[in-house]
Amino acid sequence: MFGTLASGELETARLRRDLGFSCGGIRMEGEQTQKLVVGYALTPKKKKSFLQPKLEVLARRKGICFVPIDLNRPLSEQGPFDVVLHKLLGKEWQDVIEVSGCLLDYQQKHPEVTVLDPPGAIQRIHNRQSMLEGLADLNLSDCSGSIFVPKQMVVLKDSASSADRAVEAGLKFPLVAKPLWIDGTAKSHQLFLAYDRRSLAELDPPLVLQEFVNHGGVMFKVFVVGDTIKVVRRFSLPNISNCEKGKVDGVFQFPRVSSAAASADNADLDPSVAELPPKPFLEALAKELRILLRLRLFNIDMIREHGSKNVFYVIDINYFPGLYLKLFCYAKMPDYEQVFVDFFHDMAQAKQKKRHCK
Ligand SMILES: Nc1ncnc2c1ncn2[C@@H]1O[C@H](COP(=O)(O)OP(=O)(O)OP(=O)(O)O)[C@@H](O)[C@H]1O
Ligand SMILES: O=P(O)(O)O[C@H]1[C@H](OP(=O)(O)O)[C@@H](OP(=O)(O)O)[C@@H](O)[C@@H](O)[C@@H]1OP(=O)(O)O
Ligand SMILES: [Mg+2]
Ligand SMILES: [Mg+2]
Repeated sequence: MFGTLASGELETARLRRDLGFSCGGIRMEGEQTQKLVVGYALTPKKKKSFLQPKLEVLARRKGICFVPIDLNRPLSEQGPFDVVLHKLLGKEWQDVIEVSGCLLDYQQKHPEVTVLDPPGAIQRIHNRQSMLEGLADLNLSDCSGSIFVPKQMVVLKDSASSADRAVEAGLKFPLVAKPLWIDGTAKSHQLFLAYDRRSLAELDPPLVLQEFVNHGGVMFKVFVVGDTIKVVRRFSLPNISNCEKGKVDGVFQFPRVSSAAASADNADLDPSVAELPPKPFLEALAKELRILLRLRLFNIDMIREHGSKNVFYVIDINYFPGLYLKLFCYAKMPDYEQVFVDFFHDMAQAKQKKRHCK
């Protein structure tokens, strides 16, 4: 199918490949004609962890290439792209929204380009209140499990008076205090456990106060990439006994217990705690969530209510989450490179089909 390259050409092609000219004209053996151009706007950290050599090599073989988007130039002058993949934070993210012009206009003018994902949909999960709205109403009635969100309320100011409101709202201590806004900073992932009313005054609003749900110290991270889902176990906080609730007061900062370095997949755990959520249940949940959230790249953190068979709580949703931990050469989402390549490949095929049908 591919013409043979003379040794000089092969050398050049190798060089071009090594130098990153993955969208160049010469094809390496096993590579396909270019089918999909993914323009990306990612934070440097995200670029490093996501665009791993393995991903680029697998993608190139399928004719998928990744091209950086220059944030200082109008999108319409760049490309053409088939996909715009973005995860930016803080000021850069604001610019995308404000010059929303930029992304929204672009999409209107170029409906053939897939934006992963719509900025408005991402914004919804940057706020820990709107993030979980509508989840408890999902239609999962025929499934082998049920889904809830912990009871929670927002504190915008004056955390001292929030104690009365928390009690009025029927929230039971201890409460997890989480920064309301997720903006990619370490601070927005700084959580506290408040054992009593008085301790709430020590917290900095805006935040959400969420009931702590006992779950046996194990949580499930469910990764969703289009139609594919992968689930892994992570360690979490241990149960809080009634005795502890009665004895302890004050506010404590959470350790980052659920960080990837503490994967619980190979640990010797109580099976009733560690058993993964049923697959059909996760599939139905992911399907409903894709529609509700209007997102294709996200993960959910789920916990199983301690002592229950399959009563789950969703406690967190992350947009285009960390997939690979460079420091430990460890894939947080197993096989993420292949999953993403398949995801983009399916997209390319769907586009091609559409073109042929016109
Ligand atoms: N309501 C809750 N009940 C019990 N444990 C909780 C609750 N909320 C959070 N946790 C624990 O705290 C951890 C961090 O909480 P959460 O996932 O909401 O924070 P985050 O900063 O958004 O985390 P991530 O790094 O996944 O984005 C959870 O993984 C879980 O171990
Ligand atoms: O940086 P890490 O690899 O830890 O990934 C974290 C990711 O940061 P990144 O998108 O910059 O990678 C975070 O995104 P923001 O909420 O801050 O936008 C969030 O998704 C965390 O859940 C991820 O940690 P994990 O839950 O997987 O441990
Ligand atoms: Mg989380
Ligand atoms: Mg989160």
